Amino acid sequence: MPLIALTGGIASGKSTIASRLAAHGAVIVDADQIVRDVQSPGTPVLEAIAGRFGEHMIRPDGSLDRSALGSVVFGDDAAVRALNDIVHPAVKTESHRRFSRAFDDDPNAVVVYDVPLLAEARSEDPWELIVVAHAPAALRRRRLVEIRGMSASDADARLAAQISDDDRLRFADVVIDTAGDLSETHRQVDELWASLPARIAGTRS
Ligand SMILES: CC(C)(COP(=O)(O)OP(=O)(O)OC[C@H]1O[C@@H](n2cnc3c(N)ncnc32)[C@H](O)[C@@H]1O)[C@@H](O)C(=O)NCCC(=O)NCCS
Ligand SMILES: Nc1ncnc2c1ncn2[C@@H]1O[C@H](COP(=O)(O)OP(=O)(O)OP(=O)(O)O)[C@@H](O)[C@H]1O
Repeated sequence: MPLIALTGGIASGKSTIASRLAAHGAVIVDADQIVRDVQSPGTPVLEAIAGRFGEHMIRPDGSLDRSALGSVVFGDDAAVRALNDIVHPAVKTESHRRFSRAFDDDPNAVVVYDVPLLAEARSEDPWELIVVAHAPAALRRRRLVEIRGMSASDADARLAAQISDDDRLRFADVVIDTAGDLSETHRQVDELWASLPARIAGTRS
């Protein structure tokens, strides 16, 4: 029952890697989805966000205005910390619930937690393997602007809110280099999958 963390900076290719691992049979637990779930209309987390950042963070339909909150917090360290204090405990609890459910369903499951902020928030969890998706920040910035249509200043603010590539890489047991083309990323993921039984045995011996 290996529990593997998959992390990387924004637009580093985490989702691409997660999809490939899922095709091999891994169960993916997606931290961004959990964030959205714990922030859904009517939740205590959403109420706390409105309490701290203002009622205008909630749209008329009761959902979180993500771009409004993003423009307030990204670029303001104290605001990011305040948001983290509200959101991260709920995300941690819910992620553990989803890991347990996956292992209850299949004790031999390979569970992969796709978690952008591993180094910032979850480095202490008992991961058997930490996989880091890595492409230089300048390339990721280009992907945000050219593929996702983000403005350069929004891309810069999101990149700046995350720890540096060097600091993130320090946590890595395995690095997937995502600066090449997609087939090159897939090849590395396939190799990782094939090597998992030996790697997991290694961490347990
Ligand atoms: C502020 C919010 C509403 C902005 O949403 P938006 O859709 O505009 O951006 P998105 O979630 O795609 O994040 C953009 C990039 O910023 C990074 N990021 C998001 N939150 C944080 C944070 N608290 N600290 C540092 N980086 C962050 C993400 O990893 C991503 O790479 C949202 O990011 C949020 O609720 N963040 C707090 C929860 C969190 O920590 N999420 C990260 C995943 S665990
Ligand atoms: N070699 C590569 N490996 C992975 N992604 C690549 C590669 N080359 C180009 N890309 C593109 O870069 C983008 C990476 O996006 P992806 O959603 O996989 O990253 P992410 O780390 O999950 O992003 P986010 O942090 O925003 O959730 C995609 O548009 C993908 O097609």
